Amino acid sequence: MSYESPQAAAVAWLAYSQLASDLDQRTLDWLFDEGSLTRRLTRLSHDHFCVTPLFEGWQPLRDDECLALNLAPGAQGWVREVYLRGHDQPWVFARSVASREALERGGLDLETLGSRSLGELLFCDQAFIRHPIEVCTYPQAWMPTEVASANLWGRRSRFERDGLDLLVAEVFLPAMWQADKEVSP
Ligand SMILES: C=C(O[C@@H]1C=C(C(=O)O)C=C[C@H]1O)C(=O)O
Repeated sequence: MSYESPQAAAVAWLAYSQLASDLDQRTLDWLFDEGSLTRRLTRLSHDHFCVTPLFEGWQPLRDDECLALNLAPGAQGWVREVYLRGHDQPWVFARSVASREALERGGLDLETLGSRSLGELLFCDQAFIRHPIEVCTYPQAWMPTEVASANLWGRRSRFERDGLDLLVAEVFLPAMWQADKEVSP
């Protein structure tokens, strides 16, 4: 993947209560839906859904991620970036991260997940608690070049199980909005 320096962008993650109210209902509905995005996209695509990994590996996490996970700046973590695809088109770019220490302590093996959905794992395990969703217009510099575009809405939230924290961010791509409009104009 070619990106600009990952720290080069600044981002303001906003809770629902901090959001200016001019967002349309469709956007709000997707951004703040606390159910499984994997399942919602599977329905929207009539089962033509898949997860394709773009990058998986250990990396220093971004500053906004370290802040959200309460880690020292520059802490190492597992980074998983995927496309969630409907009808083979990238519908969502997702980036999930967790610190090395948390993964080792929490006994979660993300390295072998591959094209299985992390969402299924998180939503099948009742012990995971989802923390409140925050949203932003996701910095273009943090996206894969082929889908990078200004003003795309993204969201993130923390999933927690016995002190194991995973931060999942999802950016909704134009093809997803298009597909949703076709189903409910
Ligand atoms: C959190 C979920 O999991 C989804 C699946 C992901 C993956 O497999 O890497 C990443 C982010 C999510 O969009 C979900 O389905 O809601």
